[in-house]
Amino acid sequence: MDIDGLTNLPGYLDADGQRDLLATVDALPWREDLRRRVQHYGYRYDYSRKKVDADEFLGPLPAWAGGLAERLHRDGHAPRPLDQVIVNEYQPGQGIAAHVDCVPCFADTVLSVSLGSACVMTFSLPKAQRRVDVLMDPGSLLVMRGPARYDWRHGIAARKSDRWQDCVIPRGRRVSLTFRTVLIT
Ligand SMILES: O=C(O)CCC(=O)C(=O)O
Ligand SMILES: [Fe+2]
Repeated sequence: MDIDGLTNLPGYLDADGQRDLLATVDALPWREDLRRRVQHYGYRYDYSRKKVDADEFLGPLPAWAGGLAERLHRDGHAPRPLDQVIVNEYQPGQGIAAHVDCVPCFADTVLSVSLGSACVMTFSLPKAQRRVDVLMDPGSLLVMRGPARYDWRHGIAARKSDRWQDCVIPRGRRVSLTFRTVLIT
């Protein structure tokens, strides 16, 4: 990977693990106030204030999220214990604008586990006019740390298919589980 601090690990979850997690999150309530549906665990993230504080504590991670958070930490993918999870749902045609995850809110390492459909995430480094596409396969783990987390922006284009190595990959519904460590100031 030619982005310092970015690791893409296909096959982090096996097919049974993917199916079980998707069924679990699908049985839980979604927040509907953004353009895409989300679920927050551990701490609520305030998108308009770009803030997380102690008042937003929702309780410890539920077992399904806590188990995966522990595995990510134990496997060495996250240097600190992970205590916040955002579940994102993308229907075909939905995306997420290019952004850097809130710097004062979250520690260095941000991780995303993909379920459902494959999708291309675009990393961009505006000051160097660089763009790099990364294919996120279902079951994969993407780890962003250091420059990949702080210098590069990441986003998902709002479109119904992706071009990847001269192929067109139609998008289905994708659900991502994103893990972070909250920095309470
Ligand atoms: O869907 C993803 O994999 C990433 C989502 C994301 O960038 C975020 O929640 O900050
Ligand atoms: Fe992000």
